[in-house]
Amino acid sequence: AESHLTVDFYSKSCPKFLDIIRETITNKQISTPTTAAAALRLFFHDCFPNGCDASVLVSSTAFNTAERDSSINLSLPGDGFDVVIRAKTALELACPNTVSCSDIIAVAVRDLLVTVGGPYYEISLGRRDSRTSKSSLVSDLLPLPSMQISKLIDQFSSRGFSVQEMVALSGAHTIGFSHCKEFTNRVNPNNSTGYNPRFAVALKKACSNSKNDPTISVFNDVMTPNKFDNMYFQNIPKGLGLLESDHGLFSDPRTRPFVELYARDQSRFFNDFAGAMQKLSLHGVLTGRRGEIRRRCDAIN
Ligand code: HEM
Ligand SMILES: [Ca+2]
Ligand SMILES: [Ca+2]
Repeated sequence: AESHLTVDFYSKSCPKFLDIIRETITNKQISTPTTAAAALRLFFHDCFPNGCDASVLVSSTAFNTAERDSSINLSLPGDGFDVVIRAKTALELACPNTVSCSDIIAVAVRDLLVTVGGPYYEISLGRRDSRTSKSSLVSDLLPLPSMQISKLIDQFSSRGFSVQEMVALSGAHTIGFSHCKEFTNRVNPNNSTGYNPRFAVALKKACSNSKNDPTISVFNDVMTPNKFDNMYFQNIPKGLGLLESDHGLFSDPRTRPFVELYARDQSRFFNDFAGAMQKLSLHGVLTGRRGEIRRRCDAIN
């Protein structure tokens, strides 16, 4: 299907496509700096289970519980959805019924990553949007921090991603947040979970009230939380990886060499991350007569 995608897909039908997205994401990122991480995770949760088809953007109705209401997606931040909706609104004014929500999110994420220091890569266009979104179909298809590295490797390889690509993509955790419940089971300093002891104490303190306030969250990358860089990989060997799955990449001999490689060579990380993001952005896309151009990103036509 990817062969139908082209970088100049909208050059005649919507020549301002790239400009409109860039303006939207710039304004949004300046007013709400968490947007880049929010949109990146949203894109991963769209593409990885069932293809980059904007199925994750659809709202539930009285007749259908959509993907975004599956338990793993409930923590997807509103600002990721919002930046796509804003771009769609502007694009519908400029070129009605032309641009898919799945193309908007792919380009918005690419451009947002550049604003926080990440690498640029080309995005081919012409994706179409799903006509369905079912909560029940995604729950087992996304990774959890509690999964063993073998399980994560299987999950990625069953979608065509190598171990190296999985490690490179995990470098996305160089930005953004995690809620306390995603890692507090690790924070007990009595069991040897690989945390730097002072980091464990700090996390325990930060999350001490999280039972009462489940919105409390912590930076994924304590050193440079808002900058897209290779610090995530430098942190992990020091016991500063936040999630069990982050730390696990260093414990397992299959993934550890790539953590070490990316920790010492940021340009290798950027190169491999960009390549893996391009691959992710082609995963399971709908083209030609399949799918539809949604009028609203949150509802099937
Ligand atoms: C390798 C397996 C992975 C696991 C187990 C995992 C798990 C998680 C968890 C539990 C969170 C915290 C969510 C919250 O509390 O709100 C998170 C955040 C995040 N994840 Fe992952 N993730 C994985 C891979 C990826 C990949 C491949 C990407 C993108 C390419 C990604 C992008 C992000 C981003 C950007 C955030 C921060 C979101 C924000 O700040 O709003 N993750 N991840
Ligand atoms: Ca999808
Ligand atoms: Ca960082």
